[in-house]
Amino acid sequence: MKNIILIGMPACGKSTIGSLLSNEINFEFYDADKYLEECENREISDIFSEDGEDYFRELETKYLEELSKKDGIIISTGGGAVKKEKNMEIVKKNGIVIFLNRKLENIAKENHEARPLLKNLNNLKKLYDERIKLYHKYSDIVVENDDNMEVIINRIVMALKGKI
Ligand SMILES: Nc1ncnc2c1ncn2[C@@H]1O[C@H](COP(=O)(O)OP(=O)(O)OP(=O)(O)O)[C@@H](O)[C@H]1O
Ligand SMILES: O=C(O)C1=C[C@@H](O)[C@@H](O)[C@H](O)C1
Ligand SMILES: [Mg+2]
Repeated sequence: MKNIILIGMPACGKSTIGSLLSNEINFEFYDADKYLEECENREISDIFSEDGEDYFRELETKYLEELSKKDGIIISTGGGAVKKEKNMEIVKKNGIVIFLNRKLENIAKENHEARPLLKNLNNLKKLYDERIKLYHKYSDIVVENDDNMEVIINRIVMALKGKI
């Protein structure tokens, strides 16, 4: 069984959709950000402020590698996982990558208190411009997240038919 990897901007819906998809197709769900926080027993925002982004990125790669040893799971990645080619090589070895594309105006409406890189909302557009090419480059499937959750899960299930 292959893994299903969700990539996309912060607040594009990876964790929410990953969890709902897990109920639908009976694949175990791992949120890579939560997994990292549990393994390190620290919050990502503390890791960023105390040790910096580079150190966080090292941990992110370490735990993506660990999770990718499993199979038949859904992984929602951190929004910046596409920044390192190595992360994508790791997850793509036994995974199908789905880019959840959500409009910036909808992303901007969410509460971003727990997202260190979005403390300043001006950063959102900048992050999007930096990353949009990467999300497309590494995705096997693009799913527009522009409807209610039931519709989105159905879109994903249809897109995955015959691929896992
Ligand atoms: N199609 C949608 N309709 C309504 N709300 C949505 C939709 N997609 C996402 N959301 C909401 O957006 C918020 C952010 O979603 P979520 O936390 O799943 O994003 P994420 O991609 O995991 O973010 P992060 O990269 O920060 O972990 C949640 O409150 C979620 O319910
Ligand atoms: O967009 C990003 O670079 C990040 C997104 C979050 O999911 C976390 O992985 C972390 O806050 C970094
Ligand atoms: Mg999330």
